[in-house]
Amino acid sequence: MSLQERVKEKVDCIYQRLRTHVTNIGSSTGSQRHVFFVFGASGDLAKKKIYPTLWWLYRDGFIPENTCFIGYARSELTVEKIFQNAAKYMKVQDDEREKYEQFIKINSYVHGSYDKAEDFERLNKETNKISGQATAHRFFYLALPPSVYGNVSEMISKHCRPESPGFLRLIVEKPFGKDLESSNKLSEHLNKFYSEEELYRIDHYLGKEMVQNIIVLRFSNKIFSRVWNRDSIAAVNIIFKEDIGTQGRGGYFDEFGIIRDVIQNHLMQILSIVAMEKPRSTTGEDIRDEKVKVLRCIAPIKIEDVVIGQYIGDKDSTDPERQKGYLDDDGVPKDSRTPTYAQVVLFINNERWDGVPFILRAGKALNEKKAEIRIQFRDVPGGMFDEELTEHGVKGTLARDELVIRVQPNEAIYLKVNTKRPGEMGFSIEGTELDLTYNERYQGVKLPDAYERLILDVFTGSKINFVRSDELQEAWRIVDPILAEIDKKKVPVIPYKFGAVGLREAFAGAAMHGYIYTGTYVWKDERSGSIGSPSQDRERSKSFGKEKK
Ligand SMILES: NC(=O)C1=CN([C@@H]2O[C@H](COP(=O)(O)OP(=O)(O)OC[C@H]3O[C@@H](n4cnc5c(N)ncnc54)[C@H](OP(=O)(O)O)[C@@H]3O)[C@@H](O)[C@H]2O)C=CC1
Ligand SMILES: O=C1O[C@H](COP(=O)(O)O)[C@@H](O)[C@H](O)[C@H]1O
Repeated sequence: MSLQERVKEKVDCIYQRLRTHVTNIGSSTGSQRHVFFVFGASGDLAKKKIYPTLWWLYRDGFIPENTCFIGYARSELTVEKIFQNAAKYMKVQDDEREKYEQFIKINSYVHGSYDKAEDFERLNKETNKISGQATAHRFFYLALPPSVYGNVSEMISKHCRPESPGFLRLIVEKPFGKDLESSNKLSEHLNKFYSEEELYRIDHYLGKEMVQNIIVLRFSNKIFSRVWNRDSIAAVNIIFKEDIGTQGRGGYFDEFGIIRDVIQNHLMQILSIVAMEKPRSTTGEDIRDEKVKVLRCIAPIKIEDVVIGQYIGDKDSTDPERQKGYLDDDGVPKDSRTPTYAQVVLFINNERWDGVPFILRAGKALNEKKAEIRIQFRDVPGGMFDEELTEHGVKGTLARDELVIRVQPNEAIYLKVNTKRPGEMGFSIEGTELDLTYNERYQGVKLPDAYERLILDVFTGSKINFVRSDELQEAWRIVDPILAEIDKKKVPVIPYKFGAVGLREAFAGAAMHGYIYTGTYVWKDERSGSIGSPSQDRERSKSFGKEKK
């Protein structure tokens, strides 16, 4: 049996067990029913992610028996309209049509306000009627703008709780607040109406295959445990890039900006898993305890460690979308300074990481869609190969090893190493990769979408991949001061063209902190000094080291 077949067989077997487990939830208590609510059913997230995910879980047999779905929003919609809007994201195959129709039939829609008691009382009555059971377990997904979380969560708790023994789970989308203060307020508010056990704060990056893989990679391989620290690692770079702009979501985005939208949550979550100590076990509480501990060791970001930018349209592009800058998006004020690109550098003040820069970089409207973690190792001491042709054909600059975990697209783990240039006499050195690209190695193995894993976790009651309130508080504490500085216009907003690789100033900042860029991109414009080649970066990082001392 080939490796692929073996992996597939194991995965299928695990899925079968999970399927049996999920579909039987509640069956020991007779015909226990479940109701899954989508609040904000008319919205973007609901159409692109939540409804498609519910369909895929249903199609694959991961929805408990006797479940029904109820959409809720203010718009006067119908189930038919919701499914029309979401059609292009559903990916229904011809032979799945019948099942898809069955799925649509167990959906309903109720419209009403987000703050009136009578609307929620009506929703409760409708729910009892639709599910036929006042004790049905209820799952509420808030696919809503954060501005309405407060009212909606209160109304649900007051008017839509199931009767005992039914339980309730409330799934809250990020951003959880706008800053430390509003996040704490939201937490206090939620704590008034819900127990921590009932709350599921979703960060969909925690549902991604390669993010989940970090824990296994780090703690099940002896080869990494010895080097995973300041003695061997020079810098850690966590990168998020999108090749689309705000695409009409500017109204929402402008209130938040890229630090709140991506860095405070997705990238900070990744950082905490990359940097945490080994948890006692794989249970949710042990893992989250370690994540919080490491976040507590991070000081708030300093103004000198931040670079922000905002995209402008590329007038030379033939694509009308790329011709539009951020300020052209509907709902964005013409004088907005909201960053669509940011780089922040963090330091973890503990024995393992002292002095190692964690460079978090995120941007919209760039040249590609990509999320990856780059663990860059220190230079090899001794200079034994100084006379050999090494990095990029330059004598005496041995490329650093780098472990890259590509979260998306095309999941991969590869280790950049130096090898003897094949076939050559002597010791000429060539950079290469030890490459585990998933779609080559594990052909035919399906990697579920992040939302599939997370909604499945909600059904099974697993909280490993959800954010605890203390994690949230720590993440806000770290970014809060810099957000205030940005709001006070203390940080310059650097324009970049739609489709750019990134901001040159950000790359220079990373180099100053010791990260050596080993890619091949050469900056064309001369806006801010020259970086872009490994040898130049090496010089910068060396001089930075001297300045620091
Ligand atoms: N869209 C995405 O790709 C992602 C979104 N998220 C998060 O998910 C949540 C929902 O996002 P998204 O679906 O894009 O949001 P939308 O702007 O599409 O809002 C969802 C629904 O909420 C209602 N709504 C919108 N604005 C207001 C308002 N000012 N006051 C009251 N109700 C309003 C509307 O429904 P109606 O008018 O019918 O009541 C709308 O259909 C957000 O917290 C977002 O951060 C997270 C990851 C990705
Ligand atoms: O949470 C968010 O994530 C998306 C990107 O998600 P991905 O899974 O496609 O990487 C981002 O577009 C959005 O602005 C942000 O709110």
